[in-house]
Amino acid sequence: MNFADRLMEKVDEKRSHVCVGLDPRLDQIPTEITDKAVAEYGTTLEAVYHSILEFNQGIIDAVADYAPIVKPQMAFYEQYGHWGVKAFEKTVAYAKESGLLIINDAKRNDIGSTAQAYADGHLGSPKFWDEQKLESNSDSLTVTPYLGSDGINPFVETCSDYDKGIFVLVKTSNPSSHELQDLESEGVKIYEKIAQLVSKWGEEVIGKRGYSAVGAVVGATYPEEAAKLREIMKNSYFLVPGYGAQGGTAADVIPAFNGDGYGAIINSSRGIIFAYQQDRYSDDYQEAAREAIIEMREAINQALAKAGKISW
Ligand SMILES: O=c1ccn([C@@H]2O[C@H](COP(=O)(O)O)[C@@H](O)[C@H]2O)c(=O)[nH]1
Repeated sequence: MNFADRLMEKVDEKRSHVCVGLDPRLDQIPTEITDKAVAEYGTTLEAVYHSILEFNQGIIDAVADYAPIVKPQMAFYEQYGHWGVKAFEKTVAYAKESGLLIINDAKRNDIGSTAQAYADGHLGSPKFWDEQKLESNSDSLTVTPYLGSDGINPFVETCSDYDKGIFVLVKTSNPSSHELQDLESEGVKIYEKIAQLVSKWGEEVIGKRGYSAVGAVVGATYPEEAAKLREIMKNSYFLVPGYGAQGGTAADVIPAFNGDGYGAIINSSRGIIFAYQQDRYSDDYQEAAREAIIEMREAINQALAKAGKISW
């Protein structure tokens, strides 16, 4: 089944447009977890691995009933070398077993032939001499459009072959995103030009419900731009980071949705996984994550209903 159809099925099942970002900052993981790992493995990378995995599994258990999808940010894993990559792989496998879809936020791309290797490794199946198959558990990947079509085509083909998805960086949530993305050429902003390309790249991988396996990253911190982009990329699912910790609100993310009440998946990482550090939530990290995701889910669903964009 096409990635967008799979995502929408999960969105309907959980009645939720929330994506939980799994960005495990070691110094914010509860000390009961890290102390236990250090007692057993010392101050080693193996202790880092066990800390991250136990924390992530606890978060996944807490949010699985309320989230269709999770987004581990590769940087927080890769920084610890092979122990970090192992923590990433085990986290992804656990999320999958828990019935969640996965966005691998690794922001990859390169020239076409190298992009193919990224696509094989992160979404498809890399070829090697063993009969055994190595298939990625990630359902989707974030990619940069900077190299143009020959960098994107291998990903789109892999999405088609393996029913996977990509989210192309279009208008990112960070304060300096305007430095390049808002530049104008022939009266069109760069992010608008990328959006036109995203729409074109996705034409051949549109699912039964009208959405493409080629999606776009559009920050919650830029609602006016999101409204313009929604018009350009009518068939693309938006991954919307920037909710909560970066200042984005439920009202800010509504322009990212289509009139049908679908088309956007809203990410919060720190706001959910480290909610236990905020006074208004429980001191227990799992209970706090559950409280935060329920609150976010309700805020978005209510804002959608208020805007007449009714998903259910
Ligand atoms: O434009 C972008 C693209 C990606 N991100 C990533 O999303 C999360 C946001 O984390 P919060 O804690 O909810 O702020 C993080 O992994 C970023 O690398 C983004 O923020 N903006």
